[in-house]
Amino acid sequence: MNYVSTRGQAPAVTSSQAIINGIAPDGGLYVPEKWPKLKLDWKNLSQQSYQEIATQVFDAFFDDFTVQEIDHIISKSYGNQWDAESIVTLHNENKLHYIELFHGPTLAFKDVALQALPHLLTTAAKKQSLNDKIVILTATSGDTGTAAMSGFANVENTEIVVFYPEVGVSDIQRQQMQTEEGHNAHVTAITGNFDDAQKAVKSILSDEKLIQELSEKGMRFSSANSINIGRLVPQIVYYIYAYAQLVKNDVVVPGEEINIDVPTGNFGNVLASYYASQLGLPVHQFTVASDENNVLTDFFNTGIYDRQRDFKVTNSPAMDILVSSNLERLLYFASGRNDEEVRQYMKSLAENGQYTLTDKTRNYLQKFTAKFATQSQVVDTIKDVFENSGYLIDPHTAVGRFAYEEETQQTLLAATASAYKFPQTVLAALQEKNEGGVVDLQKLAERTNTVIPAQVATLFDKTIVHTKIIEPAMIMQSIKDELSI
Ligand SMILES: N[C@@H](CCOP(=O)(O)O)C(=O)O
Repeated sequence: MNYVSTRGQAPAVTSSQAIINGIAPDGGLYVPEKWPKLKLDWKNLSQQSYQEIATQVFDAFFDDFTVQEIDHIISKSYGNQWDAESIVTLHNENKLHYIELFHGPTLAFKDVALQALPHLLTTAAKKQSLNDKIVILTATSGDTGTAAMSGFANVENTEIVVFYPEVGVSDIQRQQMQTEEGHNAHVTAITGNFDDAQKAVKSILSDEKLIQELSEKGMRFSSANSINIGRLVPQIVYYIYAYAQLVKNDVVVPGEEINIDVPTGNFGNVLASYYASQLGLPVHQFTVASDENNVLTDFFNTGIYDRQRDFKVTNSPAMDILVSSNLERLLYFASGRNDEEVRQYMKSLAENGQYTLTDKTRNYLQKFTAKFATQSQVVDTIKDVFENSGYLIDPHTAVGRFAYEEETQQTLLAATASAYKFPQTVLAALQEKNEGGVVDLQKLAERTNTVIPAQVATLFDKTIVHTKIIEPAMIMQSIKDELSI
């Protein structure tokens, strides 16, 4: 099975080439040429481990990898670096089922894919007989950068380059990034926002001149963001695993439709659930939950994508995004794989800051509903959920929880990060003062009678090693400086 570009002006490639490239040379995103066949026998899947289900999904999408290669990648990615043997866990509240995706090394859902991506990438490079050093460019609003560095730190023949907004990320996210010790890690704050970082990274990934200069030095670019298909596929697994667990627990009968509710910024996580539905996961409705950067809410409600609005720095910083990259992949399928139509939308977005869907394409999106939460609604939701049930959620999960409306269907809600990644907001929600640093972690543990996760317990004892701050316009130069080209 090959991968093609959403913009239709790049050659089709194998999965290993798509993973290495990160983005297609025409600026589009790689999508599977056809949906792989995967037999979803739910009774059978309900008896399988996370790793067994992951193996089948990886086999289906990465079909130029051997069975042995996939087995090796799965065992390296989903081992004892997770604090739950099942990798993800479910927390139930009536018809709502939180998929807890924060048991990995950096306490956010990004770990699920970013513990796998380095192994996928290094295996793909071997398959393609590539000796070049791979430079992983990453734009982050807080979680991807930390998870990418955790995955790629000290991985042979790679450099990991991360740009994050100086203002907005949480104390914990900043500390995680600034204290990264990997000898191949390059971490830089920018005086702009996530969109500035992602725009620069995407254009650099297809900058022919720079690619040539890099190649002369024996290097090539790839990406750790969800624009990389190697980031997206591992995220499909947990939706299938979670549904299989609902079958196991007699919450649904095999084939019964469920709703999926995902707090999202770059649209990768919700898109992974749509991909799972294309494999046979029975979905009645997808809820796209946003924060005050509610461009996606307006888009699904009107058919108009309009990024021309103020960028807000909110208490759910990982979702502070106005240009949601992965929407392009959904548009490709919604338009009936019409790359010409996708090109027009993306051109209009770049030139005019907006585009309007055709009626036919909009009609395809009927299963998608969208809602947003303001910062005070986020805080109130954290408080209400904790007071009513003793369950502690992070601000991003709270956005999804706020968007949830009970219906006849059971709902899976992506619980995307641990509350311990955002102690200031969570403490404020619980009407506690915050002071910053380790004190807030201790306060949160005491107030909620929970335990500080080992992943962050000693974070503030670490030495800060990355302090560089630049303007967004200097991103290209900064990459050249970091890589000495
Ligand atoms: N929420 C992200 C933004 C980047 O999204 P990605 O899924 O494309 O990596 C972050 O925390 O960095």
